[in-house]
Amino acid sequence: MLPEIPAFLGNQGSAGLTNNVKLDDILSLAIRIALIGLLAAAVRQLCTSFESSIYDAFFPTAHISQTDPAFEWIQSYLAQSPQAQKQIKSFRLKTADLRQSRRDDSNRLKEVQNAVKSFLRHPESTLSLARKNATFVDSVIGQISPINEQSIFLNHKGAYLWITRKSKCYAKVEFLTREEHFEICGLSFQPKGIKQFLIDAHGAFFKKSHKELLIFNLGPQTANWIDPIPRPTRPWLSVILPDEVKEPLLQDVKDFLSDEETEWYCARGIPHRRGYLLQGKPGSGKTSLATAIASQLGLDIYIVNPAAGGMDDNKLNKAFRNCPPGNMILLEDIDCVMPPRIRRAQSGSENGNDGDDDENYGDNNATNSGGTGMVKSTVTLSGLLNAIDGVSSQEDCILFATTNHPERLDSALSRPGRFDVQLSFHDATYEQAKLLFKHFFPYLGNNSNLSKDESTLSEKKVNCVLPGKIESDGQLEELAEQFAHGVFNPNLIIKSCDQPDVDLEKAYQAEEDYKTKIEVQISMAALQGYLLMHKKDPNQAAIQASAWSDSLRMNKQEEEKKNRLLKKAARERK
Ligand SMILES: Nc1ncnc2c1ncn2[C@@H]1O[C@H](COP(=O)(O)OP(=O)(O)OP(=O)(O)O)[C@@H](O)[C@H]1O
Repeated sequence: MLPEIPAFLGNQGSAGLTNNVKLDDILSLAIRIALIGLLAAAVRQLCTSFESSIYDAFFPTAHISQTDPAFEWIQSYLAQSPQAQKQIKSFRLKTADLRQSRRDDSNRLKEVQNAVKSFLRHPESTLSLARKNATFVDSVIGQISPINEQSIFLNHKGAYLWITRKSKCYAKVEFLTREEHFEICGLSFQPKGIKQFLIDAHGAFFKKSHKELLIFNLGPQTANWIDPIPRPTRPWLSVILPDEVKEPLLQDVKDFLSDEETEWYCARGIPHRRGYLLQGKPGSGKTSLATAIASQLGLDIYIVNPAAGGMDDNKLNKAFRNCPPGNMILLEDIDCVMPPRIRRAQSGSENGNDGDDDENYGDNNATNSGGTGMVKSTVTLSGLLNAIDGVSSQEDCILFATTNHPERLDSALSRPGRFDVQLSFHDATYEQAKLLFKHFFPYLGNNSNLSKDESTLSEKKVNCVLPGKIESDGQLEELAEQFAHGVFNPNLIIKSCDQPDVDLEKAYQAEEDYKTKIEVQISMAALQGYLLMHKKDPNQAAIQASAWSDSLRMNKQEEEKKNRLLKKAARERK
């Protein structure tokens, strides 16, 4: 016998059945809808990928992000390309070289204007100095590049390319970021044309004549190497230092960068790095020597300023890592990265707090962020050491660092493998003063010491400022002696064309004394400044040297006296 259906179910039995039927219908309908949806999505996906593979097959495309160095090459290529410039109606202007655009030297501007015009007409020719990446807009010098979403059509060596600058927004942590990129689309089955375009854009960006030196700086946000600034090379002979300092240094750099040396390091598994530390008085030629070495060996200079606003350990590391091999990294004023504890201890500060955390001194330290709205540098000593010789840091580059305060440097920097070569620079010597004078006023009858380029340069210089003033080697020697004596011994007057005879015996004795014991401290930069004031008149430069040196000495004495009084007053107040 079947059990009885409970009463409370009895009435609902048929209704429950109907509900179940309805539920089944709904379920099957939902499944069918879902299946149709999936099918539609799959078909759509198939169509999209079919479309994109057809598109890719006929129009290969490259995307170059703003954060990649290639973005700069393309921008600069478009600024130089007459084809592109014709198509750009609305544009972005980047005045890359404001220094030039502020010049109100109309002749020079005309020269630049003609050079750019002729370059646009004959792109195969090299552009004159410093205008390589520029487009000329009347008296403003800068780069003209397309705005967003504008397509530029180029026929590059037979390949048809569309280059479009685009931008997209995306969320990054708590704020929205806009990132730009170039889209380069070609009309062909292979991306060969696009690759060739990129190779040529790269070549044009780094192209320089043998008289140019390219100086790269870091982009503040991305820490990419941007905006190479072409500068005239620094002639080797224009840096006046003892030959026993200059020549071995040049040879050392040359040897280090040679293929044999690179292979030697590689074969032994030793990182191929070499650091040079140039230390000493301001204006003594540290930067000039580094520039002259780069000029002599055709290296580009990559300038790193660890104290710049926005700089941190990661960016510093990236900058070092991304420096192309075979070039020079120049770290100016390396002492500003030293922790405050060391700096205070070295400068004898009485309030030094030895409890400072050396790793977190960036906030107290960085100086260059004012006004830029960027956060201060947070580069630490360990970050710097890591960038110099960490596992991932650069190889095959030479590192030059300069400092006016070697005493502030941490001893970790002198560890072998970091700065293997250290050179000290001093104030000008008697011999250097003479040589600088001769460099300023060369006697052109005998320029056997000058290389061809340098002699042409000196010839031009002299012809425009000094027509026929120096008449013989003897006269030059005499004036140079008089100048050096004037600088280092204002009371001694030797025989010169404009001076009456003096007691020569006394003069020669004093000369010997002064060659060995020079008390005046004058930098080469100061001597250069003085000679520039008399660049048209070597006689006056020689004659007035002693008065000038005297006034320098008196000013210095005054200053020292003032400082002593101030210190005394401060002590008395305490
Ligand atoms: N030994 C030198 N020979 C020729 N010129 C020099 C020499 N030293 C300095 N000068 C001139 O003085 C100026 C400053 O030189 P430079 O910048 O090389 O000095 P520095 O030692 O790097 O100074 P700082 O430490 O202040 O950066 C330059 O214009 C340079 O031409």
